[in-house]
Amino acid sequence: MANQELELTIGWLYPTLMSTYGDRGNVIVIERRAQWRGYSVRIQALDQNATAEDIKSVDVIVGGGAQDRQQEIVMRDLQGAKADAMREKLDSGTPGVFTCGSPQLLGHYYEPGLGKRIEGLGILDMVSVHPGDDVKRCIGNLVIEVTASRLAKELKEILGGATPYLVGFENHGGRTRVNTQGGKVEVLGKVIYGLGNNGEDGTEGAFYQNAIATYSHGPLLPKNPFVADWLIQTALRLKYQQPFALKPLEDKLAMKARETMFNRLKVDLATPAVGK
Ligand SMILES: NC(=O)CC[C@H](N)C(=O)O
Repeated sequence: MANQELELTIGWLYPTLMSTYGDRGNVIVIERRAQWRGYSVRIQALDQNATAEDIKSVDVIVGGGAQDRQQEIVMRDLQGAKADAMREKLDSGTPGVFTCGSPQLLGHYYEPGLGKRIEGLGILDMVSVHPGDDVKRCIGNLVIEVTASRLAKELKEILGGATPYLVGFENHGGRTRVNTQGGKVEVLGKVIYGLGNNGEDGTEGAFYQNAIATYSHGPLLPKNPFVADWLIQTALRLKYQQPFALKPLEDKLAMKARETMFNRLKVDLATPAVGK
């Protein structure tokens, strides 16, 4: 089959309510990097007007950050058949990238700084609590090493053997605790610079089936384009039931930007994939 006959549908969770922190860039990067390889791309908004069938129709899901108030509105909408469809998608391995406010909603619950606990979908075995406005928000650049085992291995392959470090920018009040003892979910990685899940245990994000949960805005994918390629490759493999090796793209500028950030933060990395 020619590439144009292969279509990738990106499901974008609540584009208007969950785009406070510029995570729309993740949607654009997946779209462009798939189109540059000749694949057709469709973007499906998964918002108040969407149905459970719309959720089931997507191949890769992007969820951005939001403020506490918006998260509450989203969770009032994401109930019943729509919640079941999300659960089914992530349980069965649909890849996705969920940033900050959206992973908080995929966990068991999120307790905002003010107001009542928001019950989450319980897909990720984790809980998030905002300790209140007297406690400092976690804001700043973030560098992590991906440690989630299968993801780390597959990203490393895409990077030609280099260690998968992710660069991003965090901005959250909520502190997340991931329960890795349950065996369902891994942390995404270990913090090299910044605060990550809670500023205490050195962990960042979560990884479940093919869902990446992270506190990294930036947005994440323009700063770490190889993760977009992993999402595209995984989505196509699942949809068409055959392996996909994506044509490499010229990423010099993006890799140079990473190098600049590593240098600026003075982080000492073993084998950073930079400048290629
Ligand atoms: N950046 C965000 O998505 C913020 C999420 C959440 N409202 C928090 O402060 O923890």
